[in-house]
Amino acid sequence: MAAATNFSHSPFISKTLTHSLNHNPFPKNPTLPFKLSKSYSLKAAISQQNPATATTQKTTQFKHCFTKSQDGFLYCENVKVQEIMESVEKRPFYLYSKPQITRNVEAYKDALEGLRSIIGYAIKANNNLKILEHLRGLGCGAVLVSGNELRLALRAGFDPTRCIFNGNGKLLDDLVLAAQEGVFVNVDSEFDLENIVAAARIAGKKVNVLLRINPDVDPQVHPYVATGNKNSKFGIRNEKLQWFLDAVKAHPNELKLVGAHCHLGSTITKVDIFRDAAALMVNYIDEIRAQGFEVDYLNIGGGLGIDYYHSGAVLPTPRDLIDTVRELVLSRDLNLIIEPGRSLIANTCCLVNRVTGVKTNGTKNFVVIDGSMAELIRPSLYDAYQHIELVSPALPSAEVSTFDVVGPVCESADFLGKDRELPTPAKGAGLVVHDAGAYCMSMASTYNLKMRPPEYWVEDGGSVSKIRQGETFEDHIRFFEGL
Ligand SMILES: Cc1ncc(COP(=O)(O)O)c(C=O)c1O
Ligand SMILES: N[C@@H](CCCC[NH3+])C(=O)O
Repeated sequence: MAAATNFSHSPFISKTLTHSLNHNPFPKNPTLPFKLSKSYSLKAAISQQNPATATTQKTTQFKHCFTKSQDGFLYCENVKVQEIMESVEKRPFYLYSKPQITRNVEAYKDALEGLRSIIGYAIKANNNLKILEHLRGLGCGAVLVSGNELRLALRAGFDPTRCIFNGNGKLLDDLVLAAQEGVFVNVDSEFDLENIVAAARIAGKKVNVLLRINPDVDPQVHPYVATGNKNSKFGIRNEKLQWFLDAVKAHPNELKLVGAHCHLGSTITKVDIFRDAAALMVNYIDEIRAQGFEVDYLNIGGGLGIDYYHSGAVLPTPRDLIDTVRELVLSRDLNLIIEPGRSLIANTCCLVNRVTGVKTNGTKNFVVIDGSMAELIRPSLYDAYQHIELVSPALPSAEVSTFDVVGPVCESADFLGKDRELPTPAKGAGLVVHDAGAYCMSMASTYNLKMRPPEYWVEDGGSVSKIRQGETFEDHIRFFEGL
């Protein structure tokens, strides 16, 4: 149940916020080159697509659910953010739009019509339990990278047979849980395969596995969020594929090979990149099938970018992405698994902050806010841009200047935005960092003992509920009790 918070003075807000193998049973020579029996060309594979059936729509994707009224107030759906600020604890908080989460999922579901598919929501993007329950209710599966993400997915009610366990360092105990629950497991390396076999034996269950093949496709994104190029720590090189196929064949009681997986990277803004990868992957699937494996799943991971700049840029939509791979998937009668995180959740949320004060050092102006790199690290970590604006109109006398928007954390990397043109805000003014739904709260820390913030969402109909308690100083002290 959502915690009850009194928003009685707001006309918009309702009162109810509402296990090791001693011998090595695996085939030797893991670097044996994998040879494709058919001559293979990427161009030819791509041309199997029928451009006439690809209904690519170039539309501005993922509309913003935070809008400014003509009189300069920021709204989340139909609720004034200023009013929410006045009604909740005085600290930074995350504010989500539940209807926008629904709209984002529906966009993927519409795009996937006519295909057998699983939308595997990447829990690492945002692990709020209420949000997970909502995504599960909308029909999503889940993509997991740790045992705790798996436990949380189970707690949120996700069907384990629609969950996929990824990762280059999966632990044996977590793999045992995955095997017990019937979760798909992506094989990332020789040692990972050994562990999956061991887990299957402990659980007494055969594990459905996909091979995570590194397609060596450049996703044209920040190097820290590229996952499918040749220097990546993730996945297996195609030269080693035959070794993995032989290893699976050697373990018929433990492993069932059901598909192939690749993941290209995150913030991808060109769908051609997905088409190139899908073309490579269906050729691998052809070759795997030619060896007698009944593989049915193509898991093409790689996340769409969003309009972080709020520039109105035309970026690929879920439909653009799915249409790009549709014919390839249909031509092999495959189930398609996708693994979106950011594009499902990023644009549904703002980090709401208060201005502590404004200062200048003679060369730069600073707006100092109560939020920081502790709550939202993407600008510090990737030099990422996230749009910033005030929640209410500034005084008519407020001078417009260029500011760095910084937090109170004792690090020069503690900035939320650099060189932003803003009307000089008053002390206490509300200031939001947009598109904070993905990789913000889930990457938040308690550095400088800034405790992780509470989270709220605006529900369908406009009521506002707390969906996560903010951490407190007492929570920190509790770690030391009884020691
Ligand atoms: C294996 C895997 N799946 C899913 C995702 C989610 O990607 P995104 O948030 O870009 O949609 C990631 C993140 O890059 C990933 O590494
Ligand atoms: N944490 C990254 C995305 C990483 C995706 C995981 N492979 C971000 O904030 O954009």
